Amino acid sequence: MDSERLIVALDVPTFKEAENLVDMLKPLGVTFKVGLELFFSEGPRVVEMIHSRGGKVFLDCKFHDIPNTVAGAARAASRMGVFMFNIHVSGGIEMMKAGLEAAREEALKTGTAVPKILGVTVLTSINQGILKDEIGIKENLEQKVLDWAGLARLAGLDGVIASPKEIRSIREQFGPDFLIVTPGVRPRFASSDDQKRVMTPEEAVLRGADYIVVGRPITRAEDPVKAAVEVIKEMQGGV
Ligand SMILES: O=C(O)c1cc(=O)[nH]c(=O)n1[C@@H]1O[C@H](COP(=O)(O)O)[C@@H](O)[C@H]1O
Repeated sequence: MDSERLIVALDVPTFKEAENLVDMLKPLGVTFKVGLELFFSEGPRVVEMIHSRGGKVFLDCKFHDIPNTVAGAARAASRMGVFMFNIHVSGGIEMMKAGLEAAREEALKTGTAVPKILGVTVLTSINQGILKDEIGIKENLEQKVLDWAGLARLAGLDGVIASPKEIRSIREQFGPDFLIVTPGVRPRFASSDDQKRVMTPEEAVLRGADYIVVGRPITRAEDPVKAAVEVIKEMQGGV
């Protein structure tokens, strides 16, 4: 089990905190996720800081807008040389394709590697009740995730973000080459916080996740290195 398959979510508000975490965790070989909080607080220089230390970045800004705007954002993400970024599947095929094509063109132009593009399905903080009563989607949650994974595939994306609960059915339906990135993962020592569809790292890996995303159980631990090592050990139990 490769430790780069652990993506640590750097959900902190300052460059300094992010830098400290990267300095501590980079020697373990993990991948880093820069999400809305950190990117809106500190901008692209955080991505540059991680790259300058040889780290890989999943830029998690969950694009969801008209195709032209998403294409522009995807071009910028590609220019930054990120390893991976994501787009909401619920924005539709035209939007996903616009992002994908723009990212590819920009990578060709700038000579950077084409980023992996993942479709966000149903967020892991959402359960069947919220999906139905608040968002108004009456379908079974797992079926909705599968339908949206199908749309992401049709648009040509590399894979999807989905909770551990849906990994098995996505893998069965879309085969071994479709990437599955799984947040909502909680090691045995941690609480589930606001995540609703959770599993342990071992279970997620056993079910076929390519990458797991873990934030607070590592970044808010008294000893983040010890916590990350523990998560990697739990992942290895699932190989
Ligand atoms: O796209 C994501 O990364 C994502 C999708 C999703 O459905 N659920 C989800 O939790 N995430 C992200 O994964 C991370 C999980 O963080 P923790 O709950 O602290 O482990 C956060 O940065 C979320 O923004």
